[in-house]
Amino acid sequence: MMNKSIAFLGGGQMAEALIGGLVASQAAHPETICATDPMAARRDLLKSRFGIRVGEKNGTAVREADLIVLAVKPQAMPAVLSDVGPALSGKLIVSIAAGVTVAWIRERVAQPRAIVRAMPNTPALVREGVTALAYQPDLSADDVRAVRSLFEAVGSVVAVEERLMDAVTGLSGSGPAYVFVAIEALADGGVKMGLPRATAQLLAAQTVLGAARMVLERGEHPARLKDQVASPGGTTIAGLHQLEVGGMRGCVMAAVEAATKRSQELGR
Ligand SMILES: NC(=O)C1=CN([C@@H]2O[C@H](COP(=O)(O)OP(=O)(O)OC[C@H]3O[C@@H](n4cnc5c(N)ncnc54)[C@H](OP(=O)(O)O)[C@@H]3O)[C@@H](O)[C@H]2O)C=CC1
Ligand SMILES: O=C(O)[C@@H]1CCC=N1
Repeated sequence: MMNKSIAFLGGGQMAEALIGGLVASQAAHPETICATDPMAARRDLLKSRFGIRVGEKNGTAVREADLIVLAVKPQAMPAVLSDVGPALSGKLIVSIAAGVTVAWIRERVAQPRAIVRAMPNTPALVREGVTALAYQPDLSADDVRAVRSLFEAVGSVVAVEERLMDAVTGLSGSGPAYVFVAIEALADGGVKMGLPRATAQLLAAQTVLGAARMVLERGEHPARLKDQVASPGGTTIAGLHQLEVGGMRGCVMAAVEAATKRSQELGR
């Protein structure tokens, strides 16, 4: 159980995924979590779904919490920090905003205890997220523990240098959306070939989940696992040929590159 109270400034999609995963994991008691949002509908949803405390005023939420998660869009960060910058003095700050650097935040906050940049992803909601953390070497052991336990409660955690955070954003931050498109496309293919939609969607999603678990649990190169599926002269190699004709690998690599560049732009 986490021993810090947490305030999420911004109660949108990513805050909801993190809060949902945290509450489901029982790593934090709902009463130790607070979220702010300008929209009453968002506040009501978060309160009724997860039993957390909600509010409209960032300043009040910051004063009552030890660990502050900046979970607004990058474009809203200047307004939020000019509002609560002084109140953040002495607090442990975690920013999940794409592109926004620690140096940029530090310029706008009076004497924070520490600023950690994090890039989680929405599968945190089902505790299958992955979060990259960039923190300074002088972060205290207690604060490292607090930040890691927040994100470990909702999935895996990797530490990276801050200069790599935009690439992380382009891959795993945005990545669930690419995979959702892939699942939808697999299901569409099944429907085109006559499968009922629900059956096609189950087959598609479980296939992605199973393949991902094989990569993670067996630690084998994906190319080797792919070769094991493709029988000589069989069905799979016929399908793989079509993916190569369509430029799937180049397309996926270009998606990660485009999203990384967009993250870099958001930080300027
Ligand atoms: N979605 C994702 O998969 C991921 C998102 N992120 C990052 O998380 C952050 C939030 O993204 P996401 O959840 O998708 O965005 P959302 O727009 O869903 O959530 C942001 C929320 O913050 C609210 N908000 C705006 N201004 C303020 C304010 N001054 N004080 C408090 N709340 C405010 C918004 O309200 P309103 O809409 O009324 O303006 C909105 O509900 C971004 O910085 C993004 O880069 C990181 C990893 C993954
Ligand atoms: O699309 C975005 O900008 C955010 C950051 C990573 C995922 N969603």
